[in-house]
Amino acid sequence: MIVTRGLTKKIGNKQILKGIDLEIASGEFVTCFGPNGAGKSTTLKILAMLTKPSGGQVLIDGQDVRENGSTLRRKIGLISHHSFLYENLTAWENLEFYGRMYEVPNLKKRITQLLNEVGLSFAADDPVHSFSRGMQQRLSIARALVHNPPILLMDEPYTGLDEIAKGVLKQILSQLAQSSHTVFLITHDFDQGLEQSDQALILAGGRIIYTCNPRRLQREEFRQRYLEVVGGV
Ligand SMILES: Nc1ncnc2c1ncn2[C@@H]1O[C@H](COP(=O)(O)OP(=O)(O)OP(=O)(O)O)[C@@H](O)[C@H]1O
Repeated sequence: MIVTRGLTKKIGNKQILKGIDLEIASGEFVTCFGPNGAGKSTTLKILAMLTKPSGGQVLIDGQDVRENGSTLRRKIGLISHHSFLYENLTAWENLEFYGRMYEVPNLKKRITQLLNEVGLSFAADDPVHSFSRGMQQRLSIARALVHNPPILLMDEPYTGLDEIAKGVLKQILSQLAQSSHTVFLITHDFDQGLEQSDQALILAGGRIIYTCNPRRLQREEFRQRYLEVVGGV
């Protein structure tokens, strides 16, 4: 579903990504770990088509992102550090805006269901600028899911969420994983990241330096491997 070959990114004189080869099958849940500044968010921004690669190839659902950006964007739901919410619109209006953009059928029903799922029904008619950070993050999750995209790209989605909301997101992710959505998750949290994933990557210094199937590895073993490989970069 997601393939990168020799993906590079240079900003100014700095070589951020140094040749990323990634293969994520349809329905696979992949978690990406790595130290600060490793290039994780840059990789995700390229997959989300928010920034262009300097070299290499990115295929989503078999199509090159350089040629099919507008079609491919519809297949992606993105949760990142940027909320992509309109501050002066209410929660409902934000979801309505994105839902209309993606021509979501039965939109009213979908918005009601999503606001309910993320626990924001009570604030449906409140403007986003009055929301706490965690409420904005809850709404960002609903926004990313409004068009039921087959691919979810998430950059530290648990940030700012309270314990209840973390549980809600975990539940949503496990439903998505079971309903054959493809997920690429960036996190620093081993417990959250390893629990649901089929493949775990460690990215450091602009390269993937380790991959494993976390189901075959104990949490503590992974932590040890992380310290070994990241310490060596
Ligand atoms: N717009 C930019 N201009 C210059 N340098 C940038 C830009 N965006 C990212 N970088 C640099 O690229 C490197 C990788 O950044 P990136 O945000 O991808 O790291 P990350 O692995 O997501 O880190 P973190 O875990 O801290 O979020 C960093 O050294 C960063 O300073």
